[in-house]
Amino acid sequence: MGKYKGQSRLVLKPKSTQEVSQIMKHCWERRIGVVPQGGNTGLVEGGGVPVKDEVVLNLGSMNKVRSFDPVSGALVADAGCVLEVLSQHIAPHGYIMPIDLGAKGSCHIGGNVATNAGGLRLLRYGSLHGTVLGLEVVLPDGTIIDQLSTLRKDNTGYDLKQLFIGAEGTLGIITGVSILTPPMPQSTNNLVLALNSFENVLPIFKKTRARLSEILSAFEYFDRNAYELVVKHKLGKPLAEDEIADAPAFVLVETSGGNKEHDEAKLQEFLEEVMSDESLVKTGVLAQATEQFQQLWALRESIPEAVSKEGKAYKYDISVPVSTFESVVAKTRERLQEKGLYQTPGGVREVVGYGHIGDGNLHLNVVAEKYSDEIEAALEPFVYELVESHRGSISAEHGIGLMKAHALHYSKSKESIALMKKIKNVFDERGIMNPGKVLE
Ligand SMILES: O=C(O)CC[C@@H](O)C(=O)O
Ligand SMILES: [Zn+2]
Repeated sequence: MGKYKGQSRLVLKPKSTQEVSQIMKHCWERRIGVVPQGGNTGLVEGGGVPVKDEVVLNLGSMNKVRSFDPVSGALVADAGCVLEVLSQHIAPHGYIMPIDLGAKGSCHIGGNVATNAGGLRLLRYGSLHGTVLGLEVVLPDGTIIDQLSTLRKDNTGYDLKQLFIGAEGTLGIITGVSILTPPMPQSTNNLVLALNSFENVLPIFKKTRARLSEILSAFEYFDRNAYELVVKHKLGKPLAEDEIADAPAFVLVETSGGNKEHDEAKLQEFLEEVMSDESLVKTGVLAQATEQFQQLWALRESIPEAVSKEGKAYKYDISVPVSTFESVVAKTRERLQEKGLYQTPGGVREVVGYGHIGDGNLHLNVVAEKYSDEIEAALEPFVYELVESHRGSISAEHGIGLMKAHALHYSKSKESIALMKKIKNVFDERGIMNPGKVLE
């Protein structure tokens, strides 16, 4: 996003957990701040940026698969393994990673876990809080906590690993991950529906769940503006213009099942059913081959790239009731209009909404020519208050980082934040782990 410029004189690339431990011990004794980094693809604003000349600890050289059990699907890997490399490693055994996201080609599994990244498969396989079986972690004082269990069941008191999932490197450094991988589906299909109105998203979602429940693997949403940006920046092949006409909203449905013929027939039947109701759907495209499957996904997956090509983005990654998705986008646009900042010189170019509707996660992106205090003041705390009014979350899947630490209270109570600070203190009373992130 180009919002934060880090400063650090030293980047260390340890090759083993022992080396991480020695580095941490050294830094602990001298009270030197440390910022852990994975693949540097994080969307946690400023989460991996050293701001006070901290040492950068990059896990990229710890990239070995430690073990894989082809019966249980339990994978144990160094934190610096690239997500896609892990997928390739387990594919010949008939397994896939339970997490998938646009940055798969460079993000690290350790970073995924540290940020509790959500992504495109969460609807089907659940969050990392469920799929991570164990972790190996180095605490700020250099102590190694080996909890690299591959057990499905383990009720032996506090589940410590959960604290590190999504802690954004503020409690320690994840050096190893044990994760449960699901069997690879035999057949994967997708379709995109162009809807007549946003109000139709919910009935379609309901219908999708009812008709395709056992094979549904993703239900994604994007609005017209997001679609237009992808087409404008030539990142996706446009749908037939005459048919989609002025469709204001789109959904992408993906299925992953065990029987190709059965799944295709189910999807075809579903498409015919929703298309027969003209008040619901303008048009639908069912992917006929792998190339088209990828083209349809590109319409959704390329949105963040299209947004960054369009200008500087204010990104809000929020959880709100699905029924309010469109009104949140519309109210944000109205707010900018009122302030004379919408589509005016130097102002905001577009407000777009997209996201993982199946998980209740909306990505609200406000794209401007450049970052300005005026735009920021119009958006904050406005957006956060809007989220709070729906009892939503100001960070659904990206995290808090540096940028949203001050806004934590919109989603967490005073008492919860106080408890979080106590926990931080138990692990890191010297405050050397990723200082300033998550908690102010
Ligand atoms: O850049 C964003 O706001 C969202 C990125 C990512 O979480 C996505 O769902 O595409
Ligand atoms: Zn997302």
